[in-house]
Amino acid sequence: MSATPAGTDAKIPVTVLTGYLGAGKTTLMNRILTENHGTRYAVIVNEFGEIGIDNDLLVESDEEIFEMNNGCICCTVRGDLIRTVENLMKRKGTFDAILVETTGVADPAPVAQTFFMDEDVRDKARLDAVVTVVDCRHVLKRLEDTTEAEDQIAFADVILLNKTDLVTAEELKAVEERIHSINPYAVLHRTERCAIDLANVLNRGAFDLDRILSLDPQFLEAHDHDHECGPDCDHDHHHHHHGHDHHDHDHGHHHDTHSVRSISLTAKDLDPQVFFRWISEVTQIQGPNILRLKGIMAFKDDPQRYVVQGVHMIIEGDHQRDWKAGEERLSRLVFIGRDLDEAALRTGLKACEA
Ligand SMILES: Nc1nc2c(ncn2[C@@H]2O[C@H](COP(=O)(O)OP(=O)(O)OP(=O)(O)O)[C@@H](O)[C@H]2O)c(=O)[nH]1
Repeated sequence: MSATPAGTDAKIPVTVLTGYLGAGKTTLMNRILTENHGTRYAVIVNEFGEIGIDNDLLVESDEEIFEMNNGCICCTVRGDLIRTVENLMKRKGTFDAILVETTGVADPAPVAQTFFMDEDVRDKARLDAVVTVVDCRHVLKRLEDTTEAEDQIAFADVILLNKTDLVTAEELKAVEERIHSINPYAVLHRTERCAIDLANVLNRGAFDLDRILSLDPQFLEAHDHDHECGPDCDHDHHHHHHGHDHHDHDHGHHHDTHSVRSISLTAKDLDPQVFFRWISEVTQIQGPNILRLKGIMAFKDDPQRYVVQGVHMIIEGDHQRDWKAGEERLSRLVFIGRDLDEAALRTGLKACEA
């Protein structure tokens, strides 16, 4: 992790578009390529299989489309993607942002990781957001029979609940609750044919936790939405105002093999050295289970907020901006993953306090 000055906005924003097979990724992509939003996109499409079809389904546009057909993005792309992005960068100035469409069955982690891992790429590009398109009609079934669908939701910063025309209001509500239980941090939008104001999707600065928190200020206080209740639990399951109802709560009760949960932690000013040592240890040991990690840290005697984000074992951080006058200096850290030891994480972060 390196501390560079705040304001790294010269970096090209990268939007990673995921979603299960047929969810509506190409539909969204076409909107992005045709609507008049003033941003020039370079598009990277990856497709599973030999012949690129998606490319043909995309409307004609001035954007450049790079297709990678050498296999599934989750196995091979890191090298490919790095090379593709590096080639693109040689033509910096001809586009303002990059859009990466992943295949329907891909685990988005390696794609996201590419933007943290490779130093050259990291210097020039920053992951803006992972956008996941969900097929409301089929998603609950896919969540039962695959882990990819769940990973894609867990990773998302923005989720389009697409194909709302194909479900009833009750079905839609059930989908929203399920998704919220997997990833309470993503911003959800209901769409039909991915019709949405693209400002909600592009250039989000997804790691601005503030934005998420501002939607729900009590969010981080609601720790108990993913805790384990004892058999004699008489907990008021309805006291949270934002959907921590039975469905969410149930999440902590059963241990199905692919259940993702989130843990949010807060702390006072931290000792940066102790924190960095701890967080790299945590990511080394629990990395495989950590799908996503994001945080805004307050370091002792540091006038600036320090933002960390990670995917599995890869983590990076940067100063973001000054703490504002009157703004509470609070360190906030969110983990999304499987089999995470909440008590240990909580104690661990606490021990980093200065
Ligand atoms: N009824 C309905 N159909 C939709 C909606 N959005 C997309 N579709 C249709 O769903 C099908 C799949 O959409 P795509 O945009 O190709 O989905 P994709 O995620 O790119 O699919 P893959 O590339 O196969 O993973 C197409 O026939 C779309 O026209 C929607 O909101 N409602």
